[in-house]
Amino acid sequence: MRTVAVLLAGGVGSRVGAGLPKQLLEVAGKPLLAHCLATFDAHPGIDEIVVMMVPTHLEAARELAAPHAKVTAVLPGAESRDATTRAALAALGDDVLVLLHDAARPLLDAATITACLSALADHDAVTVAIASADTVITTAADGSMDQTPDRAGLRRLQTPQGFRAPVIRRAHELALADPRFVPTDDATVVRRYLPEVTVAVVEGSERNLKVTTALDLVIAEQLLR
Ligand SMILES: Nc1ccn([C@@H]2O[C@H](COP(=O)(O)OP(=O)(O)OP(=O)(O)O)[C@@H](O)[C@H]2O)c(=O)n1
Ligand SMILES: C[C@](O)(CO)[C@H](O)COP(=O)(O)O
Repeated sequence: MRTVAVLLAGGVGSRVGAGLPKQLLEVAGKPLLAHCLATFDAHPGIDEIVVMMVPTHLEAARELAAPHAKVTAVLPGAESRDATTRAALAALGDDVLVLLHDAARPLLDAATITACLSALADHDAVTVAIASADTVITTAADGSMDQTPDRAGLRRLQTPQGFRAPVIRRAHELALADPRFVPTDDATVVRRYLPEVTVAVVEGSERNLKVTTALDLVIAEQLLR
């Protein structure tokens, strides 16, 4: 069975607001996407890398991918993260383990990839997650404080998230038919539509941050130097 890393780089980075998709912005001397490519290319458990790039910047992604022998395709992303995931899954076979990773997380380390692959030996699905260092609340309809869920049972999701390809493909097919739900990650799609599937949880790291705002670029730069 082949293991394919999919780098989700189909977003425009509106919250960073740089005028360039954030995955092409440089931290510590190279674009976020290039950091991710290097990490997956160097990992012995990864056979293949597929890059899903915002359609307006496919050529830039191809240039960054060129030095990496494991990259087999650079394909156009779609209008939403879940649509980009579906486009990637459509390009993969069935006898595949797929790791879906945000190209906006340039600080992923090899140990986390290894832990995900180990979990996939026993499970059909895995996500990386970390505990919250803050107390978390829910808010009421008027914006005021409502509940304070027990933090012991709360985790913040990160990527990569790994799956046997037929499992994540089936879950996304079911999600697509459900207009009530707009997923923001893939493990949640599996839990919601294939509740019989156990999603293993691998410990992540605060370092594996998602560059979402301009401040995250500053933090990533410091951490990578
Ligand atoms: N249509 C999309 C939207 C997002 N992503 C990817 O999913 C990851 C997480 O998404 P997010 O941080 O929301 O990225 P953007 O959509 O680019 O950010 P924003 O919402 O600020 O525009 C990113 O690596 C992003 O490139 C994607 O592949 N295709
Ligand atoms: C997939 C993800 O990074 C897990 O934390 C997150 O759900 C992406 O959310 P975004 O709003 O699309 O950045």
